[in-house]
Amino acid sequence: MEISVKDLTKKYKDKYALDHVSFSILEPKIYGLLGRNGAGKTTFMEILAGHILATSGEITINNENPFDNQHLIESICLIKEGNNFKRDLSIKNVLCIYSMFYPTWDPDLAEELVKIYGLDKKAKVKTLSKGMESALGIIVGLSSKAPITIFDEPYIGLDAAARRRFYEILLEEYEKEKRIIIFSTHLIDEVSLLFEEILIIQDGRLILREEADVLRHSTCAVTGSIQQVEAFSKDKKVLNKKELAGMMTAFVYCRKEEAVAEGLKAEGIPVQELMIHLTENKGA
Ligand SMILES: Nc1ncnc2c1ncn2[C@@H]1O[C@H](COP(=O)(O)OP(=O)(O)OP(=O)(O)O)[C@@H](O)[C@H]1O
Repeated sequence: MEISVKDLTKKYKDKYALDHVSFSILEPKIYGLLGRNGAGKTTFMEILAGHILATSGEITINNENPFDNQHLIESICLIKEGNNFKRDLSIKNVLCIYSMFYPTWDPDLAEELVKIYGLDKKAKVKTLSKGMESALGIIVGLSSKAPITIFDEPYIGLDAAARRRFYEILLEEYEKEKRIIIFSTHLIDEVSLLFEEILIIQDGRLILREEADVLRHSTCAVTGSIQQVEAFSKDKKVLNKKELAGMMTAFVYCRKEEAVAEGLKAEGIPVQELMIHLTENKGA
């Protein structure tokens, strides 16, 4: 599936939730969609899933607009932070409804996950704890096997062990059959090893898109005197610079050894830290 985002804009009154965003996704990979509160992540995911319309610009999936497009939305599964399911339905009925909706549904996986998460299929959604409801969302998202599966903070209330199980199963299933997985979370350190590409949104704009391996292995935080760091980074791609007490730290595309050879301090940049630095002084 190919996702093409062209000049995508969503405005609520005078506020841009998305501000002329353009990029494309051509490969099945696990994408981390990151950003501060209110950056525009959910808005993007809802337009992609065909739930809401853009103000201008467009998202197309294989050249079609997902909004109100029954045949296309069978290929997209969006699991949100909560309220994914009708409260009066039993788990059994939820699974039955989604199994009919998604042609790619994997009933065996759904059964296995219900057991792993210890859910009672007779229980109604309204009787589930927050964690159990999140587990049900995860079960639906994974079992849908939708070619575009989107998780928007899918695990509110889920404990650390249950989250870790989710990441393991997500990777196992992804290795068996690759698909586009877009994952938005604030628990970045916990999940960042899953990501193959990182997209960071700030104030409705895409401010970074990069392969996770490139960020892990080909960028570092270089610290030294302002002059030294300016000289070192002059001909290099710089993600961000900040000054403190006569010193400068720059996030630079380079190998650690290069910076160390110039007498600078160089450290890898965890994705969470990168996101915070790129978006600091803005947003909440
Ligand atoms: N229905 C709406 N009406 C008015 N403003 C909205 C609406 N939905 C979103 N917004 C605004 O659009 C901006 C982007 O919101 P969005 O929910 O997409 O951010 P987010 O990145 O998902 O944030 P979070 O990480 O807090 O979930 C915010 O300023 C938000 O207040």
